[in-house]
Amino acid sequence: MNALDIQNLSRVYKGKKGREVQALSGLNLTIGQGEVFGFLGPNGAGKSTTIKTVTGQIRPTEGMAYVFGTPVAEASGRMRIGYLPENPSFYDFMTAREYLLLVGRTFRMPEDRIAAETVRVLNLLELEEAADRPMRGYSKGMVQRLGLAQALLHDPDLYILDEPMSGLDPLGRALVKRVIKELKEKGKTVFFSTHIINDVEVICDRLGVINKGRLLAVDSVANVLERGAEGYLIQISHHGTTTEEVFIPKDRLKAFMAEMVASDASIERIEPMRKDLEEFFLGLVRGGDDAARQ
Ligand SMILES: Nc1ncnc2c1ncn2[C@@H]1O[C@H](COP(=O)(O)OP(=O)(O)OP(=O)(O)O)[C@@H](O)[C@H]1O
Repeated sequence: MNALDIQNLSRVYKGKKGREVQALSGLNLTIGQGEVFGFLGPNGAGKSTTIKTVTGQIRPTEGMAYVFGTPVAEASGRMRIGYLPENPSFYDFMTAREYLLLVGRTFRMPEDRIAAETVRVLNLLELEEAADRPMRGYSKGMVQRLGLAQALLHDPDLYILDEPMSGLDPLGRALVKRVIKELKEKGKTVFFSTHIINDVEVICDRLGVINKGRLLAVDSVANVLERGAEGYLIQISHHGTTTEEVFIPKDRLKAFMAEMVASDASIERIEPMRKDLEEFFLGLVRGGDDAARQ
């Protein structure tokens, strides 16, 4: 059974002067259990609309989303999700501990479990020192980390995170990446949106690229990087004296190696030259990389 199953999801908003905005067009996507999936797209691509729809906050104009086989329209499906909204904000007169108590009760957790899980998630997100201070004194990064802490509180199996790295400094970003990696190690599923392409390369199994409400590509990160491999920059030396650098295209590598074995030259260094994820992403979004589309 898939953790998340998105079937033919579309969403139209009524914009200014009754103009319709097609924010999402026929999105189909399945996320397997235990996967970390990065959902990439430029501003206005439809990422938040997708996330709000699959967490049951807004209704799709068409299509369905299922969480572990249960429609998100049903509360029992939504209860299995840990959700971090884009730009979370809280009642700022409350302390983090009070707020987490509220969240725990919403998920009908027993009080002793709420207390224990509160300690766990505050420690994990390095917020224990601030636990009993009103949130009005929190920095932007602390609010963002508390947003993730509340998504973790009821220990769900699926995490849907809208821009989890946003507003964080490099330390905060590293911490959130570590938390996502730990969730994966525990067999949890994570679906998160981002603009930050390098975060996808480091922590995701697969990625999807969305633009103008349409899914342009879905692939494993490994495949994207492999497909982007264009060739190798190889430094060779002759008799250990003269060196030269040659560029060998990917499909010529085997033949080149055979030639090297037969010759008296030796290889000093091999450096893969590849398109990175950023180029892949930009190529798709600009419509310039038709070959990579599905
Ligand atoms: N409530 C709304 N009413 C009208 N149009 C909307 C509404 N919410 C979003 N849109 C439009 O739908 C499209 C998709 O927006 P969405 O917020 O899903 O994009 P996004 O990929 O999350 O963007 P960002 O990265 O900037 O948050 C955009 O054209 C946006 O202007």
